Amino acid sequence: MSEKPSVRWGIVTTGMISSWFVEDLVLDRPDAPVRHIVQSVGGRDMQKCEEFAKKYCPNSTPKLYDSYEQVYNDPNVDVVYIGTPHAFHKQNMLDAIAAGKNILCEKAFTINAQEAKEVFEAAKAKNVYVHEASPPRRPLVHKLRKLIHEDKVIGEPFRTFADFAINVDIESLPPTSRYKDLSLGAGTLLDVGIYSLTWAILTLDAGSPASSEKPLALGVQSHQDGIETSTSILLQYPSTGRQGIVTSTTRSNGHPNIICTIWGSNGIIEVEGPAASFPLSFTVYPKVEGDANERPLSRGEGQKYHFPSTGRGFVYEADNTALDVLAGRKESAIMPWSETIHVLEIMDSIRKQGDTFYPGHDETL
Ligand SMILES: NC(=O)C1=CN([C@@H]2O[C@H](COP(=O)(O)OP(=O)(O)OC[C@H]3O[C@@H](n4cnc5c(N)ncnc54)[C@H](OP(=O)(O)O)[C@@H]3O)[C@@H](O)[C@H]2O)C=CC1
Ligand SMILES: O=C1OC[C@@H](O)[C@H](O)[C@H]1O
Repeated sequence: MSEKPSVRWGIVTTGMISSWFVEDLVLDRPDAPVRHIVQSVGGRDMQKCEEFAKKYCPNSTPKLYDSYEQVYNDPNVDVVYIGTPHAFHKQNMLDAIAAGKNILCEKAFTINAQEAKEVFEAAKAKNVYVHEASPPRRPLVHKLRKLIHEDKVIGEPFRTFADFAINVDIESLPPTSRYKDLSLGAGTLLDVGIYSLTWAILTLDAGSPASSEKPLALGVQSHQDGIETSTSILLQYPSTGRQGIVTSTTRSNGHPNIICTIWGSNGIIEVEGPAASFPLSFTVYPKVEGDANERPLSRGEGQKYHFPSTGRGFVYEADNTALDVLAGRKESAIMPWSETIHVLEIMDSIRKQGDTFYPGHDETL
């Protein structure tokens, strides 16, 4: 039996998302297309790195560094995974690119589209791979999009509601929390609204991500102590008239199981899961005919499609990145550079309307 190709990861930060990502990376998956090796872990504090390695990759012995730069410069690292707060992504990526490293960077890729363009220009000049981790873009999404856009199982889709609402007690958090500190990129749109927006794009725009259409985007945002804590967006696609209602908040948890609902001329689809970042199934319901004034309307029998997650689902972006890098590709087909810019441009426009600015980043917005 031939040995699987392997990819060696350098993990930047010992924070929460890095721990989730690494736990998935080291899962024992006989069917995985590649062997993922946690080659090194870098953080600001060596003790945290030691604890991280012991807890999340107990069966391997990554090299531990008390700076991110040492990960970028480790000659045995093939891909750097970046899990810092949003405001640092641009500089972290520029540093990794300067060292010639391929990158998988957490969402939101950068604070604004201009920063993303600078990163992609640098990546192009150094001929390295860069991919924004966009967790919902997993096998469930590929099937959902086929059913909506190719098989037309709900007829002509005409609107999507998508919400990501989490309860964060911002007042009780320390001022250094990434949910509270503007200089770290705090705000719901970049953190969780990006998922709601992604669900709307995926379900309304058949051309996405290869040739996404720019929607009209109207937005309002509300703030608490200078931090944006609720965003509501209306989207309209000029070529089809399709509409999206896209919301996010840190003021309360949202629906316990419904991530988004897509209405079509011939039916409805509900995407289900505990969070917009964690879809697990969807159900296709036929259109219920009947008198508009007749209540209650019955739902009709739905057909459910299950997509049990492997780990927390980060294996998909890890595998895709590894396969892309091994094949010498510089962009991901699932999340091409143009799509990262497209999503950020919509968010830039909403933040301008909603008066959310990040000093040190948004001066040219
Ligand atoms: N894909 C997904 O499902 C999720 C993605 N995310 C994304 O991951 C990124 C990080 O989020 P999360 O892991 O929750 O954040 P955490 O606060 O848990 O971790 C961020 C890490 O960044 C490092 N860091 C460097 N400078 C600072 C600083 N000034 N203040 C705080 N931390 C700093 C720290 O690591 P160290 O001390 O080791 O240097 C810290 O642990 C964000 O982009 C977020 O949007 C978050 C949750 C889920
Ligand atoms: O990406 C995310 O998903 C889960 C949320 O709790 C978190 O704030 C966000 O960064």
